[in-house]
Order: sequence, then structure tokens, then C-alpha cells
Amino acid sequence: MGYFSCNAESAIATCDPYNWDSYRKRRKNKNQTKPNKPIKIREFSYTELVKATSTFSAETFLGKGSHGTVYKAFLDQGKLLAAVKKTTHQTNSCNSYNSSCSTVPPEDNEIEILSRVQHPRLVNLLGFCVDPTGRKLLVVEYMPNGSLYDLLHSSSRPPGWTRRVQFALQIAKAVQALHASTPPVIHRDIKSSNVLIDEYWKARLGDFGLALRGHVEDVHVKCTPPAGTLGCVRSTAEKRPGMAEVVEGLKIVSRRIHAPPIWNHLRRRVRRVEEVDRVVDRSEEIVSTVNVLKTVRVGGRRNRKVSSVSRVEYGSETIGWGGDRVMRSKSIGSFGEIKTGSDYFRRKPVGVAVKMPVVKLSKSRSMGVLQSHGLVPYKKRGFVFEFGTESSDSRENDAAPPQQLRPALTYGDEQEDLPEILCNEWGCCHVLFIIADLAAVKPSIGFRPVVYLEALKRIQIRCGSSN
Ligand SMILES: Nc1ncnc2c1ncn2[C@@H]1O[C@H](COP(=O)(O)OP(=O)(O)OP(=O)(O)O)[C@@H](O)[C@H]1O
Repeated sequence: MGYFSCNAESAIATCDPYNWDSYRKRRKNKNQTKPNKPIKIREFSYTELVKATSTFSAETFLGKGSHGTVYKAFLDQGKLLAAVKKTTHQTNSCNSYNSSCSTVPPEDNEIEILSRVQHPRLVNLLGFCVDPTGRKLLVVEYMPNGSLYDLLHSSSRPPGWTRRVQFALQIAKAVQALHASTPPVIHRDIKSSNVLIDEYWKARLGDFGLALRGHVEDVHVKCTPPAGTLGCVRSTAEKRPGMAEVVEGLKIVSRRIHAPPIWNHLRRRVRRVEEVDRVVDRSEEIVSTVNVLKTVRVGGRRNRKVSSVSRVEYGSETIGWGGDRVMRSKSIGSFGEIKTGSDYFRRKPVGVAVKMPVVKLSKSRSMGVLQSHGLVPYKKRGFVFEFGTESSDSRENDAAPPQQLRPALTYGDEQEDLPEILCNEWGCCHVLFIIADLAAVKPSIGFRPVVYLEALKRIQIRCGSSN
């Protein structure tokens, strides 16, 4: 094991349990190539943990995973709240948890990795304990607001888009930090149940039982069979964006969500969704009986506008939607492609070049109605996407559960014509969906958000630096 432990009472005073100082120093030295040094972590006595969890009582029970149970622990006379992870398998057994059939138990792996990497966006390791049978228990930071999975799937008030974007950005930062560490850490099991929400309602990435340390070129990484949840995407790392790019993209999305003009505009457009409801009623029937559904863009291409979606094809049949037209679209100024480090020209004032790390403005584009296939309709708005459906989220608390707004978007063969703002804005949604429900997402998209989607979907098997 490459971690230190400190058992003495005095160690509590000298340990910085979160090691923020070390983290800040490491961040300052961006060009560091030295491997991350082990971080001092505490070794708790079993008696201490028994006492802190009231003998692992039902009252302190927090949750159960596929390989163990988690308890809330009141340590240091109640001054330190922590979560104790107790695995159920036997040490050195080859259990189903690790598809690589590694001889290293997940808790040992987690201790090894988390004792070298700490970050404000991770569920950090505080210490460990060896029980009388020799099994290790993990003591990690306590996350009082549960998992993102529960928040999205079971909460009576699922988070709105604004918060989801923040979660996505926070997790992207966590992954970026992992990839930027030396050697890089590959999590391999990013999913919403492994994202926990801290006391400040910020997302933290946890559960490093499957994580690997090493570069993509390293033999032990190459030889380790894939594990975790694999994504329906590009297999070569070069074709996927690095996490730095994903983080930058999400920062833009996050900023834009707070930008009043566009959101006011979107709010106005949400009213248009009401107009579509009639159409959705009809299309729900279609979705229930048709597997392959395709929208056809009908609109002038001369001015690169998508003016309307007027019919739906399935099989050889064409169905008109509420007459000839589903919805007229409007032009909206939009952000264009994301290029880290490129010049960015603001539309206003015209011609002023501002050095920005992120985007350039594209021409304004129009949008039509997006039709998704294979979706479970959510109320009446589940599968016809219009800008308004997204903006409705900005009104708080009316976010549809993500599994029901799963963005298996298709836009006929006209993916390139998708308004780029839609790409950017929906891009975040895609990321969130990935985090929300990785296994279930089946994108049929070819437009730009796919980069985010791919990024987060492939994190678990991606190796190397963030660039
Ligand atoms: N640090 C923590 N603070 C608070 N609650 C936690 C913490 N870690 C885990 N939990 C709770 O315990 C539950 C079980 O966590 P665990 O990591 O063992 O399994 P999981 O991630 O849900 O599933 P799997 O083991 O299949 O990945 C979580 O869903 C969460 O509700």
C-alpha cells in the first residue's frame, strides 16, 4: 500500500483531512510531472468505528450497494461526520464486482487511489480501518444529500436544468482532476449512483473501487479488461474531447443558462409547447406502435434555416402532423463551435475581438421541432423537443425525470442543420443524462453535443491526460 496512516491522537491535528493545501500547491504547479505523493490518511480502530456507527445500527445505515453497506459515523466525539463503507465479500476473493477478476479487493484499490488523489469535487477518503477479520473498512466524507441517482429518480422535486448543468460541470471537473493527476486516474464507473451531493448541494464523484491508475499506454491499463458500464460511442481517444474541453464547454453552458436574454426568449418559447401538445397527443400514439421514427426536415436550405417539421415517416408511410406543419421556427442567435483557445468575436459590439478560450459565434439559425425515437413519453412533452421544453426548466421544479427525456434525438439526416445553440444547450443535457442514467442512453445523434456525451460516456475507459 502506498498510503500513510496516522493513528495517534496528535495526528488529527496535523492531518489536513481534505489536504486542500496540498491540492492547491499541486494546482499551482501545472507542469508537475512527479507522481502524486501519498496523502496522510487516518487509521481508525475498529472499536472506534463500532462506537461511531452505534454498532453499525439501522439508525446509522445510509445505503446498500452491490458490494457492501454504508453507515453514517459520528467520529471524534461527534465533531467529524463520516460515511463508513463496509464490504460484504471476503478479502482476496474473486467476486463479481470486478469484472477483471482482480485479486485486489475494491476497498484496497479505493484506498490506494484515494490516498493519492484528493479534490473538492471527489468524495475524499478520510481514513480506513481493519476489522478483526482483516477486512478493510473505508471512512470517507459524509454526503448528506444522497446520490444524484436518487435525486433524479426518486425525489419529489428533481433538480431543474440550471442545477443539472452545475452538477455536470462539477463532475466534469472531478474527472478532469483525475485525468490530470500523475499518473492519471481512470474512474471506469461514472454513473449517477456514484455521484453524491454534499452539504452545499455540490456534486462529488465517489466509488473508486474499479478505478485504475496509469496512462493508456501502460501495460497494466491495457491489459485490464473493461469494467463498469460501457457506452453505445467513438473508440479512439483522439476522437473524443479531453476533459478540459468538456469543462470549458460546460462552463459556457452554465454561463449561458444564467444569461437573461436567451432565457427570457426561451421562456417565451415555452408557451409554444402548449401549441404542440395537440401534436404530441397524436405522436404518443405513433411512438407506442412504431419502433423507428424519423422526422423529416422540410424547410428552405437556401438561408440555412429549418423552417418547420411537417411530417413524420415510419416504415414507408408518411404521417402528417396536425396538418402540414408542426411548428414554425424562429431564428435565434447562437454560439457556434467550441474551440479552446480560439478567438471569440462578440456579436455586440460588432467586430470587437475578445480573447476567449471557448467559442465563436455562429450565424443565427432557426430551429424546428425535434423528434426523438424510442422514448417513453413524459406526460405530453416527453419526446417532442422544442426549445421551450428546455426553458420550462428554468422556471424551476418542472424538470421531467431525465430517463424520460432521454435525448435520443434525431433530426432526419439534417443533423448539421441543427442550430448550434441547441447543440450547446442540449449538450449539457446530454452530459447530464449520461451522468443520470448512463446505461440507458441510446443516442442517435450526430451533432455537436455528442462530444460531451461521448466524453462522459467514455471516461470510464479513457486513459491519459485531460488534453
Ligand atoms: N459518502 C457517503 N455519504 C452519504 N451516503 C453515502 C456515501 N456513500 C454512499 N452513500 C449511500 O450509500 C449507498 C450505497 O453506496 P455504494 O457506494 O456502496 O453503492 P452504489 O454506488 O449505490 O452501488 P454500486 O455498489 O453498485 O456502485 C449510496 O447509494 C448512497 O445512498
